[in-house]
Amino acid sequence: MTTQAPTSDTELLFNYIDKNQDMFVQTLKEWVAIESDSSSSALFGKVMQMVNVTAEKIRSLGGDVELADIGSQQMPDGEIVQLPPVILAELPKDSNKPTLCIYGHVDVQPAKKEDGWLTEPYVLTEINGNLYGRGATDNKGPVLAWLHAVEAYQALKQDLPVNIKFIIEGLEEIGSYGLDALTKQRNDTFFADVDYIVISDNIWISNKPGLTYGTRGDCYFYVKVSGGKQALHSGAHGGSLFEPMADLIALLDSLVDAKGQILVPGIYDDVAPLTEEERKLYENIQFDLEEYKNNIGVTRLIYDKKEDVLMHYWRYPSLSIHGIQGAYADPGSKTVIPNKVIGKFSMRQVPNMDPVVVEKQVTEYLHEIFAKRNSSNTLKILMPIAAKPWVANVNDPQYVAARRAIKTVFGVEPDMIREGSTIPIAWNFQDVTKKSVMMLPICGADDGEHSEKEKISRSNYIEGTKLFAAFFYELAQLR
Ligand SMILES: C[C@H](N)C(=O)N[C@@H](Cc1c[nH]cn1)C(=O)O
Ligand SMILES: [Zn+2]
Ligand SMILES: [Zn+2]
Repeated sequence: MTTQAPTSDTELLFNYIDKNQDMFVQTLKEWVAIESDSSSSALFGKVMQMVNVTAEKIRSLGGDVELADIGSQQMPDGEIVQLPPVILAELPKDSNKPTLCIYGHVDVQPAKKEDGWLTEPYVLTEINGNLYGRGATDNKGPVLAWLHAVEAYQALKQDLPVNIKFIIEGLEEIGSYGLDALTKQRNDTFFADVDYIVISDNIWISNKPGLTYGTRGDCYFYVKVSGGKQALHSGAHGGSLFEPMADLIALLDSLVDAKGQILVPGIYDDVAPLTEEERKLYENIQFDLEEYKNNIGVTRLIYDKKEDVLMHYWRYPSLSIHGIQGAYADPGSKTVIPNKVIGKFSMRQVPNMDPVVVEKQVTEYLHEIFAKRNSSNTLKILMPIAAKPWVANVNDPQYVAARRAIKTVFGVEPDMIREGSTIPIAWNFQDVTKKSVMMLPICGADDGEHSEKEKISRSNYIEGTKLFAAFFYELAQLR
């Protein structure tokens, strides 16, 4: 904690943030307690509750909040559901200042204690300076850090150097349904006076702060194999049946080899070629393979060189199998033949891949594999999420402001990094609004997003709040 007497407005802000850190952690605890898991529409009520709590917090900062209706959506199971609204908010405006639009999300991935959590997933628990809980790092902590940075200016009666708008949604984890259409609809109104769009929804790749200029996209697939009318006894019926689960496993097994190579014909055709200039970029990135393996708990990776590992996270596609719905997954030995199973996998996309082409390639390939099995079952393939990869212009002025703010708070120049995961709306924001989009992460490389060890460190949460406060200042200095 800073104990020296403050000497400037910035130090006053940092002092305020340090002194109020317990209160900021308490608010994060209250937010984590809301199980705003967007993975199933049955839980949209909790997402809605979380959206309302966020809206109330923005109102308490003097924000004018609209809960924008984004209509309904047919979910992968066929059900049509009303979607939780998106927060479009604005703090009081001064036309002489630049306008920053902050995007974030308050929905989370599913979490159950029995997945292997050491703490209750929805009870924020501090252990050795780390705050464990679902949503702590992805993305409730960073959203609150933005709000607390604003709060610090207001509490000290310091003039906010920039105008601030917020777009906060509750469906990011399932592909940001409705947000692209809303962006198009509000391009000439809400977005008209926006100068910069900033997102803090990703992680550093080491203990050194990073500044992110690219993300991969994502095509998420459901592969549904259906057989008879009901599940059957495997002793009474196994032997002469085409079993849906066996078909599905064969289909999933045909997608990717043991070296991570995607086996779908044509999938690498559109991947941007690697230039010598780009290849050199990876050499200077701080990324310790041993530390990385240790963080994620594995003994060996497919690649031994740092550069290859980074490239396979950032600039090559990857395919991951996530689960099988309808398969028997509980402890114990049930001898059943499931009659309907849905395999779920996703492919991370990179420039210059196109989700429309990917969908065609994957669908045709899986139908070919299935046809060769000559099974009596039926196959249906859906692609409910299609998010494009995003790459920014690093010479954009926002990046200058962010670098300066990072230097102020952390005393170092950031690593310029890309992100292997996806923020579905990033590409759309850039494409539709033509505004500058930047990602300014505050979360640690070992934060375990989506895992049963999700956390944010107290230090990243609090220093990240300072970073955002310093970023407001630096952004205004650009003029
Ligand atoms: C990076 C961000 N915090 C995140 O976790 N995004 C999700 C979005 C997504 C993509 N497909 C389905 N959801 C992710 O990258 O998994
Ligand atoms: Zn996120
Ligand atoms: Zn996430």
